[in-house]
Amino acid sequence: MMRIISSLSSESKLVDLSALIMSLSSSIICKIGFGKSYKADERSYEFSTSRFQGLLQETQAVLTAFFFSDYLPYMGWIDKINGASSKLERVFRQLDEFYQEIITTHLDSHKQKSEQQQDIIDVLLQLRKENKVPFDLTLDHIKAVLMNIFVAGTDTSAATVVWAMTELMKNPHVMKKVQEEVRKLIKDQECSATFIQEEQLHHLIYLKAVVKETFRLHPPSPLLVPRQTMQECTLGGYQIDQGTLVFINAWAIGRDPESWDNPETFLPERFLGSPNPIDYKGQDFELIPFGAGRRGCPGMVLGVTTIELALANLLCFFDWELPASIKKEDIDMDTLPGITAHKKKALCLSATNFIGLQ
Ligand code: HEM
Repeated sequence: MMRIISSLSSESKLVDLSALIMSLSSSIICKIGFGKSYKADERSYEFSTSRFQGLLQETQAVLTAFFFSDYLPYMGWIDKINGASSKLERVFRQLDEFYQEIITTHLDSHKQKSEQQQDIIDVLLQLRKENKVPFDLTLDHIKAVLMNIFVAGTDTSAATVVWAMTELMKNPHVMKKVQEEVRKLIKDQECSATFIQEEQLHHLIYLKAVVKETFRLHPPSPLLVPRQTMQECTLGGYQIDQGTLVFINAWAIGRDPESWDNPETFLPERFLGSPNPIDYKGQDFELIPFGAGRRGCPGMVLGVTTIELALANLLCFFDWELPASIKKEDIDMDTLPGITAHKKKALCLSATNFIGLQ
């Protein structure tokens, strides 16, 4: 990714950060999930994940589509007539074939892999073989785990990096401060032109505050994942029946003036200074981009590390500018409808090499 940006920068071409970051994120998930590394094509700067990305888009579309049977079960027959059910079944079949192919390839491969080389499918197949779980772990279970990881893990991180860069372009004083921090890290460690590594991220206190503030204003899953009540309860004076579908509005919680001063302002400093600043780990209910409790996000550490690493390196190695025709006040902040809140218009910026890449 960094080299592609560098070569676009030397040709004075705009960088489509939305596309580039999405490709990076799906490449990371593919590598972790089924051990495939996709190299970016330097010309088109697209990763060859097209089948995976196409399937993912279709899956997201059916997941967020309206089904009568979900809300008005007695009208579920309409889903059959308007084609919604058959589309759902087609996407399900395609995904099933996709996962089956990858699992079969893993089963057929007799290559010995070290622990470091193992991907998630290797680990799950090993658990299945050694009967290490207290139930019968079937291939369908493994496919369901893969499904969760791919749908939940791919574009949440990408959307956050794009929103963070968008807010930084709108708030140049924050951009300046965070760039000073990451560049000081490289300077202090006398390792210019090598990328910032995971082990160095704990030094980047202000960058971490920028990421938190981005989660507050732009939680990638604004309504988390729907829950169903297991028993009747009363909440805020309302009686809620057992089996009611509940949506939690993390987006509104992050902008609640009762919890946040100047809630609409992008102000990473709000997370600095106090001995116990609010965190997103599921203990402070004012900030819950990863949900909370038993069904909270298990990919939080991977997601945050991906975001921080991508941002730290983008900000360290390049200076960023808006295209000449756009002022910072005019940056489009609209969100695409869908399960993940992506920026509607792609973020296209011009990059200048600040430090040459080796
Ligand atoms: C910025 C990155 C991410 C955000 C903001 C995010 C957010 C969320 C949220 C809000 C939920 C629902 C939690 C709830 O309702 O309480 C969730 C669930 C989940 N996430 Fe993430 N996620 C991210 C990255 C990832 C990654 C990288 C993975 C895996 C590779 C992942 C895997 C999952 C899975 C498997 C679930 C379902 C858990 C369950 O149902 O028990 N997520 N995520």
